[in-house]
Amino acid sequence: MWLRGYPQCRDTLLMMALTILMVISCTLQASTSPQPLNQWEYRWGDSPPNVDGTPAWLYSDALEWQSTASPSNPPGRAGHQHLWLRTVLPEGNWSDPVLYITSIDLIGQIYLDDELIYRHGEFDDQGRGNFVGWPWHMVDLPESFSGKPMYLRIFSYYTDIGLWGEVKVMERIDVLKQIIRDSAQDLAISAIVLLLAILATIFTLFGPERRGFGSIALFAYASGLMLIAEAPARQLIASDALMWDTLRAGSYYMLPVALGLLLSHWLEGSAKRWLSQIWRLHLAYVIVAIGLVQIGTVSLSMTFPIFDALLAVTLPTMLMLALLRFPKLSLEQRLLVVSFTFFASLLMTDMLVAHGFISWRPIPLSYGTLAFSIANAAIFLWHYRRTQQTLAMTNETLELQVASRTAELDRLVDELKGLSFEDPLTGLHNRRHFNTVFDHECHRAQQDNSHLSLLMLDVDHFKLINDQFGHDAGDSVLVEIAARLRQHFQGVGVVCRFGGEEFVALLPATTVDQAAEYANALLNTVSQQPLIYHEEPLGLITLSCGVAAFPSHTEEPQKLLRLADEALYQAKHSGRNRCVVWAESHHTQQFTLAPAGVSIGLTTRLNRLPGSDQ
Ligand SMILES: Nc1nc2c(ncn2[C@@H]2O[C@H](COP(=O)(O)OP(=O)(O)OP(=O)(O)O)[C@@H](O)[C@H]2O)c(=O)[nH]1
Repeated sequence: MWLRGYPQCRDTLLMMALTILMVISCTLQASTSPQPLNQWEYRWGDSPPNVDGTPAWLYSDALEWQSTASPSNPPGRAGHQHLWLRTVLPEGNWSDPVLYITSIDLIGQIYLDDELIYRHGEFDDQGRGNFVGWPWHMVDLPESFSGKPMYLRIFSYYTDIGLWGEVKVMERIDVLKQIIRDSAQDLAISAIVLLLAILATIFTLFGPERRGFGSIALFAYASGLMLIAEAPARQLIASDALMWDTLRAGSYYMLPVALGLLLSHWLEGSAKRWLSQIWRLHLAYVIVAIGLVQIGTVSLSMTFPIFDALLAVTLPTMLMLALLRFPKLSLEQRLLVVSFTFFASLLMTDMLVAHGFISWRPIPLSYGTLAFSIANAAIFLWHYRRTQQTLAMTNETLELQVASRTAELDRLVDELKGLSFEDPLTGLHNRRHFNTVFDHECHRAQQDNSHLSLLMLDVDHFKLINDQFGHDAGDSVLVEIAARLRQHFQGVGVVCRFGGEEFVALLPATTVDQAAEYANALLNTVSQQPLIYHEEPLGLITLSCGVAAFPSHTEEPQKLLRLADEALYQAKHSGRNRCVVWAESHHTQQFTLAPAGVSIGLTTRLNRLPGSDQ
């Protein structure tokens, strides 16, 4: 039951976390108690100048002045780009009083009595001027300002006109404190977010999930720079408000690009396609808007309402696309959507405040960017860790597979090696192996000056066995003879099948007499044990053997093969079934006694033998 309810429980927890985040951020952002100027009169249009150049409306008690509680966007604008505001400054015991204004839309002049005490932007002869940014304002107030009327002349082609945010008389030191307090949070958060951006950049450059980390980096850079560019303390760093607002616009406009990229990375199907279109649209807007501002075609201020109108459509669309897929998402994707919902709702509220749909209040956008950046970084690190673990496991499996394949290959190589040195019929070593061993033993005998004997054995009249009993019977004889040879010379020397019905036995540390003894014993055994093939006796099988030894017969052990062969020839020639030890006389006899064909055949065979000097 508990498990069945688990997904709902998880969703509830996520929603609770979202709510707590919002409550905490709103509490932390609570503004200081203001001393606002909230009794205003306004009048649309611009004042004509007096003869002395001062605006005529400074002294006007005309009925056109109407009351309002807020100096922002008074009713009845009807296309007006000029507005006059007036109020009476409050009484109080001030030590260093200033007038603090959050923002002026767009340019303005402030008069106290008939004296111009502050200007923001430049008015031309028609009372118009260019946008110069949205800084906060701290207007020095002269002594004995209390109770005096204050006038504001405003020009704005922007959607808003008048004073925006807070307008209050306060001590200069309190303004500075408020600036620092309001900025500290944004600057601290932007520092964290920019740090995340740097980390995400490193992952983008060097790790997998490049696109995901790249999108986080983009979002974090954009939101971090935006927070710095809109922190009130920016004016303490550099006074060029227009420069700050350009940076703010650029980074603000990049937010939906990064958001779209991030969400499209996680979401699938049509949602992904829509999100891709949205971020591309916003990217195009950033390029066009900032480009036109830079070449002076468009006022930066006018790019904000167009962007906000666009965002008012795309942001809820993105939110809707993400929320519609919510039930199908994995836990990490849900976390992303929840943090996005939190951030998007703050962003939308901020837009509503900026355009006067909701009365002015500070919106903790920085907490939204922080929550979203951290959630994303956590998700990607989590994902990254899992990918690394999977990779490590895959590597381990691959390594195991490679090791097992290598072992298998080694085994096959050994098998092949064995096969290439082994005679498949008898299982004895073959001639290739004999050549190696023979070279080695010759070298050793010469070096140690030790004995080395070579026996060359041949089955007598083997052709007859083949002819009489068949090839298979002949094979079985070879197998049987090989077994007896192996057994007979076990521990004494190496036995190899030299070819056909011929065998060799190489006996290290064996004198010629010992070798002859071994040979005779073998020949006796073989000749006394008749062989049977498929219960049929094969008759008497005998061997002939030639023996040669180092150093008894030659000082060059490599010649042993030739000498043993000559002795074997003698054994065959003198009646077979015997062992002949080489003697000098055999060499001459061989060529005297042998018929030409045999001699030529022997010579031809010996040409292939190691140690042959022919
Ligand atoms: N069954 C069988 N026969 C083989 C094999 N290798 C060689 N032979 C036969 O061995 C016979 C050798 O014949 P020869 O060289 O005339 O020698 P031989 O009949 O033993 O006569 P001598 O050596 O003079 O006693 C040939 O008929 C070959 O075909 C083998 O692996 N199996």
